[in-house]
Amino acid sequence: MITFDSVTKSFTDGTTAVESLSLEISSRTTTVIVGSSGCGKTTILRMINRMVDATSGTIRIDDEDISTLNPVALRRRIGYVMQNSGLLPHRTVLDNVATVPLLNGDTKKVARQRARELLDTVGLDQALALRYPSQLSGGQQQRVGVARGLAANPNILLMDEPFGAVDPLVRTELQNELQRIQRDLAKTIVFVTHDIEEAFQLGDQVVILREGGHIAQSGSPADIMSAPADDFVASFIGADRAKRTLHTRVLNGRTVVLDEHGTPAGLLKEVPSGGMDLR
Ligand SMILES: Nc1ncnc2c1ncn2[C@@H]1O[C@H](COP(=O)(O)OP(=O)(O)OP(=O)(O)O)[C@@H](O)[C@H]1O
Repeated sequence: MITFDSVTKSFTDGTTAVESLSLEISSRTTTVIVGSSGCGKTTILRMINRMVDATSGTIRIDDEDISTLNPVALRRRIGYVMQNSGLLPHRTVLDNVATVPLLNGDTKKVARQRARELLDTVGLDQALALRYPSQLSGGQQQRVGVARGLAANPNILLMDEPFGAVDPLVRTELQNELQRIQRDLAKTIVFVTHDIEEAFQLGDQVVILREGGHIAQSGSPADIMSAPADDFVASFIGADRAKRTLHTRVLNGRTVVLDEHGTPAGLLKEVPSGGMDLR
């Protein structure tokens, strides 16, 4: 569990990016932080691995106050995937991924073996292992970025708009792939996006932010869609439109949610509380 307790981040120029944020992020689930540009998403993410230090308040990982930990050691045990993949241009795909286990003390041979396994995990052909990042498509580069994020076998994976720069089809593929990986690995994923549809597709928990890192609403996609907290949330999620256009149909015993074009938007599945959850 990652816990933010009244966390504020003010930069030296006086900008308060995040003000008094309290938030619990459950382990082994995907939490998506979503909001408009500049509302503090990246700052929140970067405070978790201390790329940015909080000005006040406490962040805990499994009850450990992270301000007491060595930032470099902390960063090594938390995976980080960013929008432009962050790959080293002069290293092969394999070495980009192997760098992480090497830094953590594995031998070159073991690190490369681990890197090859990770290429399989993210669905990349081994034939690409010896290429350089510029010789890959944007979608392939992002897969390498995810492989690198997973390379230290971290419990926590931070993802900052990782699929923001690829075309919609590839983006859908990458989202599906991430869901498959998450079903297998069950990491604590904190995912930042400005795209509410991506948030609803990927998040077990979705946190909708206003300016200044203030939480407008947090909950499961089904909770938020069925009961937007206020007009801000309703307009952010396009709830009025969704209410008009989303409908359900039972197919092969499963309740499928269809959008206005009749395209499946998700599955309703029963959750232990007795409610329904949109997947
Ligand atoms: N190093 C910095 N110095 C001063 N202000 C900063 C710094 N980094 C971020 N900010 C400001 O803090 C606020 C939040 O920025 P942040 O990058 O967290 O937002 P974001 O929601 O991730 O935005 P985007 O979706 O555009 O990436 C913005 O007003 C931004 O200008």
